Amino acid sequence: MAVDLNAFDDREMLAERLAARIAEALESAIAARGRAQMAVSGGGTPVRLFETLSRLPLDWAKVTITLVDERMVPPDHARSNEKLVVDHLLKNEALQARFLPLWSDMSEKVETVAMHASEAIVKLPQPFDIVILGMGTDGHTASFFPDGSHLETAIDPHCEDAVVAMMAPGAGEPRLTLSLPCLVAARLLVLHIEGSEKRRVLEAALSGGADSEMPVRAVLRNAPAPVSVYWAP
Ligand SMILES: O=C1O[C@H](COP(=O)(O)O)[C@@H](O)[C@H](O)[C@H]1O
Repeated sequence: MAVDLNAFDDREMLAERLAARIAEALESAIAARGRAQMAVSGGGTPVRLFETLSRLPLDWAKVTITLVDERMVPPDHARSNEKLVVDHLLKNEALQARFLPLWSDMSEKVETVAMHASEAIVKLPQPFDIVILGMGTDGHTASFFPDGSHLETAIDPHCEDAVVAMMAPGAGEPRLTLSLPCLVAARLLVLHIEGSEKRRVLEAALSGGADSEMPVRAVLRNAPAPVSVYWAP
């Protein structure tokens, strides 16, 4: 397990540099294939990055954005990752981007919603041009949670479903998560983390151990190239 560590003095600088790298990757994808696909994380960390990225001039109408994971809550709920993207990324220059949600109100059963989301995700050109992951202090990434109900399936490198349902003690609501093969196939795979505690968690993950204990290891182990880590204190 190796990573390509990009460390910054502060979070503002990180947001500027990572947004510029993402913009460059989106532009290359559009130039090469006419469009670009990006999957982003939720939680609190991406807010500054999204705000910065939303102001960059790009051909956003050719960009499709989806989520690496979602909580089973409607899009107006404070914990919705979709709401985070709508409030902080799909505005300014990026207003024209297309957004593909994972959550839908077609069922209250998370497994049924996951199956529906999977069908939509596989219709996108694969692999994703860009995947931006976050990480929790329990070593989860996307919604690969320790003790997750379908963790083994979601982190199986041969998982055939693009989206998997997940319930876990530390997750709050039931979750929807992109599966490992979808994430690690990305042309640009970034792990965006902030703060000294998350840096220690990353070091612990890199020092070896079971994927089930710190599921971020499944990504670090199975990515075909060292994952680009963006970190600031
Ligand atoms: O629940 C989640 O947590 C992780 C980390 O979130 P943060 O608030 O510590 O930045 C996030 O990457 C994931 O997308 C989200 O659903």
